[in-house]
Amino acid sequence: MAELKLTDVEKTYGGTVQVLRDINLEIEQGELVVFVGPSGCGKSTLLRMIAGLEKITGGTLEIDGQVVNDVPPSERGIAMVFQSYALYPHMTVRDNMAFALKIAGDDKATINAKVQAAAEKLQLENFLDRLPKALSGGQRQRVAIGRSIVRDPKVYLFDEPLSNLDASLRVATRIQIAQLKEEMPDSTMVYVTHDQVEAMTLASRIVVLAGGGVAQVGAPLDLYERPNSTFVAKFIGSPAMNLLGGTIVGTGAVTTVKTHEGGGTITSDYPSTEADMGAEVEVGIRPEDMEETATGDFAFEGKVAITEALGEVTLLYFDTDAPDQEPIIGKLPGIHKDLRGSNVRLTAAADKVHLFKDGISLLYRDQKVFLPGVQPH
Ligand SMILES: Nc1ncnc2c1ncn2[C@@H]1O[C@H](COP(=O)(O)OP(=O)(O)OP(=O)(O)O)[C@@H](O)[C@H]1O
Repeated sequence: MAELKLTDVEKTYGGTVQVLRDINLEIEQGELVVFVGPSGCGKSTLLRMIAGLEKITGGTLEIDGQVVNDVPPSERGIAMVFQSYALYPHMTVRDNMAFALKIAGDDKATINAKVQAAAEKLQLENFLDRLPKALSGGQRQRVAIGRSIVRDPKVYLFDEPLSNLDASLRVATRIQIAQLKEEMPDSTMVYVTHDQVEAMTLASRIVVLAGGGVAQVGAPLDLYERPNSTFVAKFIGSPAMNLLGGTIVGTGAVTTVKTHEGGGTITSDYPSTEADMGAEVEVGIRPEDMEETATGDFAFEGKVAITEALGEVTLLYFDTDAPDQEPIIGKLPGIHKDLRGSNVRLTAAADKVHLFKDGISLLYRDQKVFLPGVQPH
C-alpha cells in the first residue's frame, strides 16, 4: 500500500484560480520524493495540501490507506520542516526537540531517550543545552529536523529546508540529510526544492511540476537520460540541453537528422518509422555530451562567441543565426579559451542525441505526456 496516494488532486483558490490539476501520484514507504518545477508552479501548495495546511479543493489524498482530506494536520502523522526553522528562540535545543512530546504527554524518560536518539542521528549531542541563537544555520535546521524525528511521523515533509543556508553549509547539510535518510530507510519523505543538485542527489524519484500539472515522474537519472518532453529536457540539467531544429533524413532502428542551424547531420539511437521521413524535429544534445570534431558527422558548426573557462571544463557559447534562438552551448573538458572567435564543429555519440517532435520525445509518443504551457527558467 502506498504511504501517500494522491488521486485527481486539484487546487483552486477563491473558486476560480486553478493552480494544480490532475495530480496523480503514489509514494511508497521509504521513498524520498522531490518536487521540482519553475517558480509558482505549485510545489509548496501541493506540499501544504499533504500537510493539511491548505485545503484540497478536488480529488483525494490518502495517507497509509486512509482518506485524510478533512483530517487536521496534527492527526495526519506527518511532520513538516520549513525553510525558516521555526524554532522557539527562548528554549534550548533539548526543549525545542522535546516540546511536541511534552504536549503529547509522554513521560520524562521516554522524552529523554527520544531526544537523545535524534540528537545522535543529527550530531547534535554537544549542543543540547544551547539556545538556537548560539547555533549556525545548518545546526538550527538540524534541530528543526530533530523536532520531527522525535515524533516518529509516517511522512516527513521538507519545504526548501536548505535555502536559507550559504553555499558550503548547504552542501554539508544536504549530505547530512542524505545520511539521515540512509539511517531511516523506512521513513517516507517529500521534499520541495529549487536546487537541481539537491533533487538529483537526494531523490529516489523526482516529480517535475509545471503549468499546474505533473510533467514527468522518474528516478533522477531517468529524467536526465530520457526526458519525455523538451520542457523536462531543458529543466533538468545545467547548463540546459541544447535544442536544434532539424529534418529527419533517415529512419529505422536509428534516426538521422539534418540540422538547420550550423547545417550538420547527426544520428540518434532513438528509433523512427518510415512515416517520420522528412518530419521536422528538435534535436536535443546536452552541453556535456558535445564533442569537438574535425571530421565525420556533426550536429552543429558555428563561431564561438564567448568562452568561460571554469578550470576543469570550458563552456563555449556559439553565435546562432536565428535571433530568438538561445545560444548553443558546448562543455569541453580542460581549458579552451583560445577557441574564442574560431569556427568549431560539435558532434555527439548517437546514444546522447535526443529527438523531440511537437515538444514530445520520440521515445514517449505512445504515452500521455503533459506539456506545460510555460517555459522553464
Ligand atoms: N492564497 C492564494 N491565493 C491565490 N493564489 C495563490 C495563493 N497562494 C498561492 N497562490 C498561487 O498559487 C501558485 C503556486 O504557488 P506556490 O507557492 O505553491 O508555488 P511554488 O512552486 O512553491 O513557487 P516557488 O518556487 O516560487 O516557491 C502561484 O501562482 C501563487 O501565486
